[in-house]
Amino acid sequence: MFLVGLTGGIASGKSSVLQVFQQLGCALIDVDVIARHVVQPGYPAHRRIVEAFGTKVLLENGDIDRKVLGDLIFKQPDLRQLLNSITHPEIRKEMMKQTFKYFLQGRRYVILDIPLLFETKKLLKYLKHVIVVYCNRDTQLVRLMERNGLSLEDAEARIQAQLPLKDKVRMANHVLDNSGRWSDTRRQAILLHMQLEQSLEYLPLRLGMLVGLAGIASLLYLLARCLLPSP
Ligand SMILES: CC(C)(COP(=O)(O)OP(=O)(O)OC[C@H]1O[C@@H](n2cnc3c(N)ncnc32)[C@H](O)[C@@H]1O)[C@@H](O)C(=O)NCCC(=O)NCCS
Ligand SMILES: Nc1ncnc2c1ncn2[C@@H]1O[C@H](COP(=O)(O)OP(=O)(O)OP(=O)(O)O)[C@@H](O)[C@H]1O
Repeated sequence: MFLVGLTGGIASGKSSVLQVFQQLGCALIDVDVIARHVVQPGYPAHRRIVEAFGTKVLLENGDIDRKVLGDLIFKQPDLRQLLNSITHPEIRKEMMKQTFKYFLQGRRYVILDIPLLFETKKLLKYLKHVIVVYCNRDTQLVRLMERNGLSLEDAEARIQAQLPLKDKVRMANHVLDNSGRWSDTRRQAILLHMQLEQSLEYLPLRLGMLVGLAGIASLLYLLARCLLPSP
């Protein structure tokens, strides 16, 4: 199995592209979904967020008020850093669990949607390919304001909280340009899937595992022959 990172900028179209890969039957890990999961009441990250930010970031039912927390962290880099230090280790643990599950299922490749892949850099070394979903800045701004109902100032603060999308494009192996019509982006994603499907990069790990298992089985056989009395 090999791992493919999917990243981009806020509202550049990562989730929309991920849906295409899902329809094509790919194995997927969505870090935004995991990030929502690990901050639910009862989870360690939830307790630590309340300790760090106070009860003002809670809704009446005890859930995290994402609007309030977002307004805080997207405007204040030190608070963003604090939130990241609480949530990112929990997110990585869950990502590893899900990746292992797909490995056991014998998947050829897994796509991990990691919005802050280049900002944190921690997972880059495990990825064979990195896809960046790009769209030009004006389009990104309009889509973000429309989707989240944000003012121009708030939308710009969210974009500023990440590395410039143009820099991410330079670090990518594959770029999907989502500045135009959705049908164009969809076509690009399907072509890329075909390319990844045909890749034989999953073979070294699978062969390594087979050789390892054969080695363990031979050892056990030899041990059994030495330890058990012969008939
Ligand atoms: C700040 C929170 C509460 C805002 O929630 P909200 O529902 O408004 O946004 P959502 O979670 O859907 O994220 C939307 C996008 O915001 C961007 N984003 C989220 N967190 C961050 C961050 N810490 N720094 C920069 N960009 C971020 C990403 O592009 C993400 O795809 C939430 O994003 C959060 O808990 N963030 C910390 C966890 C994290 O780092 N998530 C990003 C994945 S690594
Ligand atoms: N080609 C397109 N044409 C028009 N609208 C689009 C296109 N691609 C995405 N959108 C819209 O833009 C918005 C952002 O897309 P999407 O949610 O996929 O981005 P994202 O990168 O996953 O965002 P986030 O970083 O916040 O998780 C959504 O409302 C989506 O419907």
